[in-house]
Amino acid sequence: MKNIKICGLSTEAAIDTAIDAGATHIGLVHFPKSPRHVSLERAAELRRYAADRIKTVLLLVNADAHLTGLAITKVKPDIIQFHGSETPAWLRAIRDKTRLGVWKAVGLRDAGTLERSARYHDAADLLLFDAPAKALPGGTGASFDWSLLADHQHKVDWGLAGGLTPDTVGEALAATNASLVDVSSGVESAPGVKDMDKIRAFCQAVREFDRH
Ligand SMILES: O=C(O)c1ccccc1NCC(=O)[C@H](O)[C@H](O)COP(=O)(O)O
Repeated sequence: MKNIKICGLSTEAAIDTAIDAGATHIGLVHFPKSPRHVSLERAAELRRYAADRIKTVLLLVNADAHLTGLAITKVKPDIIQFHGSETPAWLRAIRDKTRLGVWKAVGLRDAGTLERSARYHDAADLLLFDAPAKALPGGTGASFDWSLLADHQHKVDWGLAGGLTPDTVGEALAATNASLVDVSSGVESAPGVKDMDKIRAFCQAVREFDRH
């Protein structure tokens, strides 16, 4: 079964919907420039609310050591997703210190970017291939050329993000065979406002793919 991460949640209702629909991960974004930003206090509340019903992924972008430590201590996520230009050494240090799952987002521009992502192989538990950064590093609703991933020999777990919607996720899975799909703006009615019907439709489309 494919894993499904619904990212950028900010309400208890959206968490319940994601869980009921069969998502495996929720993402909480702590990045003030994002329309999906939640404070660390709110992220901690949401994480407690989700508890062990689903895996909670906390997203940070180029946070310094103080903020990263504070975020981990307050929110206590299952996984931390780095979505900026964090180095492999930084990821290794976090993993060694915290024993949390560590994910690294990689904006996939071309085959060269994919080759260079190999530097994270012994530093991240999962690479999340996303569209290249625009005004924001993630959550842009933009997709990229999935054929880049099609025949790649992956050496680490990986997931697919970037402009996925309930209508396109089946095609994306068929093209890439990703083991995890991640969505944010494709299940929203406006930036930062999750649409419960779209969350259900996205999860249903993935489960339909699983069945065939
Ligand atoms: O979602 C955001 O606003 C965001 C802001 C800054 C860094 C990362 C962010 N999101 C990361 C995610 O994992 C998104 O789900 C991923 O980029 C896909 O987004 P979308 O194309 O909107 O589905």
